[in-house]
Amino acid sequence: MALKKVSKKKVAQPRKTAGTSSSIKVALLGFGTVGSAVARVLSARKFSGIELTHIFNRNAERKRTSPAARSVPDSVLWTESIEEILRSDVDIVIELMGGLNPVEGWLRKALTSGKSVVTANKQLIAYRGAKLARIAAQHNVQLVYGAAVAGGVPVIPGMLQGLCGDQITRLSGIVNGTCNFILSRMESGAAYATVLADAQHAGYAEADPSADVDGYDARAKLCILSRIALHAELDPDTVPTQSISTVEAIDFAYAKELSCTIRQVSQAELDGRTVHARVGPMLVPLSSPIAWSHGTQNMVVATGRFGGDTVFSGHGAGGDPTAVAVVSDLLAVAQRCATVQLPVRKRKVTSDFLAPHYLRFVVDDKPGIVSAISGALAKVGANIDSILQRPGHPKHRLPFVVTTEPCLTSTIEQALRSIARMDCILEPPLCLQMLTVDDKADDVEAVKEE
Ligand SMILES: NC(=O)C1=CN([C@@H]2O[C@H](COP(=O)(O)OP(=O)(O)OC[C@H]3O[C@@H](n4cnc5c(N)ncnc54)[C@H](OP(=O)(O)O)[C@@H]3O)[C@@H](O)[C@H]2O)C=CC1
Ligand SMILES: N[C@@H](CC=O)C(=O)O
Repeated sequence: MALKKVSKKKVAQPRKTAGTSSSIKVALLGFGTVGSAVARVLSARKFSGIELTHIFNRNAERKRTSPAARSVPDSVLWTESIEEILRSDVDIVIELMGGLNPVEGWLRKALTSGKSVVTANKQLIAYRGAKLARIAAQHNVQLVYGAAVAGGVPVIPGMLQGLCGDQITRLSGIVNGTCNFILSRMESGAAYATVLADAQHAGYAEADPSADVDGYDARAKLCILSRIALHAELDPDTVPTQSISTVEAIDFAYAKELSCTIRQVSQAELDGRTVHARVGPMLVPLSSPIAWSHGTQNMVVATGRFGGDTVFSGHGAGGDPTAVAVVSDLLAVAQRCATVQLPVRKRKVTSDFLAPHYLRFVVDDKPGIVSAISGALAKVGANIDSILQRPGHPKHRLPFVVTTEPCLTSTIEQALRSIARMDCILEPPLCLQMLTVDDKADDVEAVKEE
């Protein structure tokens, strides 16, 4: 495919250095799962007018001689010196190392020296994206990060361009492939630790996998989506996260009895000047499309005032799908495609959601426990919807479940603080929000109005 020369009107340009060939020169920072997949895609697709000239990685010789480097042209310069990249006549830097430091400083220098940047780094874009975008604009270059949310699913370009005419009020879905891989395998009976190890081996997990399982990766992605879809700038540290690591096999059994499964769900909803936002494992009805995402699939539902629900779905992690998003961004920058810019406002986060809740207790069974727990819930005004107790568990360590009718998370947490202090409670209760499907949404709306 040849890259056409297009008009340079008002669009940030990759800066060309006098005396270089007409090709757009590209440097890859980071030759790991995604970096090596990008090199592979570039080699397979052979886009004319794009030339991979540099690869930067610590201990570059180890990377250069690895099997993953087979697709890298001999002409590429492998380096451990970031200065060599920054001083070079490279037009576009693709950053695939991850983390805030030292990457932020290096990318600032790249942008100020006139190089456009493509990155898949969600932490960087969630925390520093607004500042880096300003630097890019000041230097008439581009900062593009389509792979930073949902890997290979074009949710960022879809929101930036395809849905910018709507007024998006709500985002919900699955934006972490590792958690979806783990939870959907646990649903089929696999053990948490085994599947986490598989996800790491397959290159889906972050360098520190607690970023995945504890929700920080999804939180960063949710903040990026909030910025571009809700036009709300959130401080990622204020968005509450709940780990999936406390979900156990028994929870999938109880979820099934409730015609649900469990998925890590990220949600953000505009409410005047605040945004309700959170990331955590939720009970999801089997009838919801979110329950149908298996393995590394991601699914984002954007609800618009005019267009209603739009669903984005596909592979959210893994080298090849992510590389597709990175290479698509690279082509967009190389062809000088402009993106729509709309004003973004800082918004405060509230963690409260009105939803039914699933509460799993592990107790040393004795008479009066159910009445004590229901009393604590009644005291805060939470109404019980069902009580489930599966047979076959020892009385001295009995897991049982209470589900509630829709109520605020803060209300449930208040009750759980007093329940956790009861002598019979053997471990901290597990509290999961339950996603409501459309027919139940009316009930939630009714409670909201009360
Ligand atoms: N994997 C995935 O499915 C997806 C990843 N992403 C994002 O893409 C980025 C890359 O992820 P991924 O490829 O999985 O990560 P990897 O850990 O596989 O690759 C990162 C590469 O960068 C190198 N590197 C890291 N820090 C430095 C540094 N300070 N100096 C020099 N080299 C460095 C690493 O070297 P070394 O081998 O020595 O550690 C490694 O080769 C991250 O931001 C990630 O969040 C986004 C979407 C999906
Ligand atoms: N670790 C991330 C990789 C992609 O962003 C995930 O599992 O989603």
